[in-house]
Amino acid sequence: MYVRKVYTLVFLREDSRLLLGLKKRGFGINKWNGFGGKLEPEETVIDAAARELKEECCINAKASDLKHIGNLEFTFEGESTLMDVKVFTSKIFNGEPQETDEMRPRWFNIDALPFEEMWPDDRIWFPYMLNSKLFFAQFHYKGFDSILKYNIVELHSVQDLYKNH
Ligand SMILES: Nc1[nH]c(=O)nc2c1ncn2[C@H]1C[C@H](O)[C@@H](COP(=O)(O)OP(=O)(O)OP(=O)(O)O)O1
Repeated sequence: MYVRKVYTLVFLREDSRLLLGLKKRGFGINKWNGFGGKLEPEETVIDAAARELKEECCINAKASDLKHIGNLEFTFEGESTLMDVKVFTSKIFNGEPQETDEMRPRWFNIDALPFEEMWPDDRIWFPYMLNSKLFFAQFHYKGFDSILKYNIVELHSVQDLYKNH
């Protein structure tokens, strides 16, 4: 049995650009990723997503403007934790991204994303996100660099995002 821990992950889109942040500390340090983290006690997933976005790059987005587009599950060989990552996107937000203690934000053209400096799984599930497909994916890692096995499926309705477990 795994111990499930929920995380949020938010990507902002503006025309053909995607906002990523270079993680400056903690889990995934030195990788480009969306903005997110753990839930606070009593917090809903969507409120946590909006809060983490604000904390990590100073952008305000209404929780209701964040679209839940996918679920990612990560397990690690020899470990009992399952990271349950809820992925959101939004085209509606306020403010200019600012660097914080945790993240250095930068806009990337979606044709020139820095996959070499991202989580290896991102190459697999980003095409779903970039093509506006809902998805569920599971990745089993050895360490943090090597994917031993994975599974990804397209979902056909938002309700399916809540049926996986
Ligand atoms: N394999 C992976 N691929 C990916 O694209 N995003 C991942 C990932 N594994 C984790 N993430 C995301 C989920 C979440 O947004 C973030 C990790 O959360 P946190 O920043 O909260 O972690 P930390 O341990 O640094 O937390 P704090 O110590 O509370 O700052 O990385």
